[in-house]
Amino acid sequence: MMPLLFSLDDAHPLLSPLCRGLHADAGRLERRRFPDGESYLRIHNEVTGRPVLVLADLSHPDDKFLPLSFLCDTLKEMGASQVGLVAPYLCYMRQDCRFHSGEAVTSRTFARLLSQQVDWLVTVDPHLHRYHSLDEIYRVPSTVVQAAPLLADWLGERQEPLLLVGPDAESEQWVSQIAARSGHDYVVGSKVRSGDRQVTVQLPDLSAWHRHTALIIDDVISSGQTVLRCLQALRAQGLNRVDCAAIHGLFADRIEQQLTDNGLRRLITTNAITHPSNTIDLSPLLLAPIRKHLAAS
Ligand SMILES: O=P(O)(O)OC[C@H]1O[C@@H](O)[C@H](O)[C@@H]1O
Repeated sequence: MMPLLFSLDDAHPLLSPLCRGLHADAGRLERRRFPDGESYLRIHNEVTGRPVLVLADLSHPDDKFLPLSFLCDTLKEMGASQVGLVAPYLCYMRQDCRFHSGEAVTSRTFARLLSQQVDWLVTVDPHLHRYHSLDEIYRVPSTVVQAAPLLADWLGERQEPLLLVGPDAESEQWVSQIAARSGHDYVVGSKVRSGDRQVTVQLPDLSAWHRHTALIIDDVISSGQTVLRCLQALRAQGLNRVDCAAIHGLFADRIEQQLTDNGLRRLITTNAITHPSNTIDLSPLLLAPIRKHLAAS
């Protein structure tokens, strides 16, 4: 039976390519808010016995999680044969530890809550730092898609000598993969974060690459401070041609103009989260794992 694909965001750039690639019908969803702010949601499709996919942008998740839960729960109540979640950006992965007593380890709690709503999960480069696999916290089958090959192929089209720069030790997993596939050199800096927006980045001596264009690579741009400090550190060493590629662009603080003012030439993101910088389409990577889960459930 053809799958149905729902999204809480009709404008998500992955919606059409996934529908086309999976031969899925787009689900018809009616949504509004009651005057008191509660959600009204109505599904206008017959879902009994049908496999259903939900595409969810989980950036800024606190307002989105409840409607998503209502949708998934209703689909199951109405008899969908399976409800799979495609969340290109998986939120609540960065608080992966109780750094101070009493802190909520929100990655674990969120994983428990989401695991109750869906039968499987496909996501792209979740922030696996202290966790090695989503299976440590998620209780449903999941597939992690890596965007590195797409980023590396995109880099392969560029002629100029590039130095790939990971701002911190966590970024090495992405930058090293992209460097190996694209053949460019890479370095990794060291970052100290003393607050949500207080970040310092130190880079090794880059004099061997002073003629190169630097490309900062990171998994997620949230406040943008990591990229900003890395950009400033590069320019302080005389590397004046600096671009940045990130998998997930949250841009929580709308820092784009500040990055440009500090000399960033080009900003590139995948279409996991809608943003004018979206350059790399993730849909070719998502189709195979989605088909695999659809067939297995
Ligand atoms: O500095 P902002 O943009 O706030 O946060 C993003 C950074 O924080 C890390 O967890 C990410 O891997 C990335 O390096």
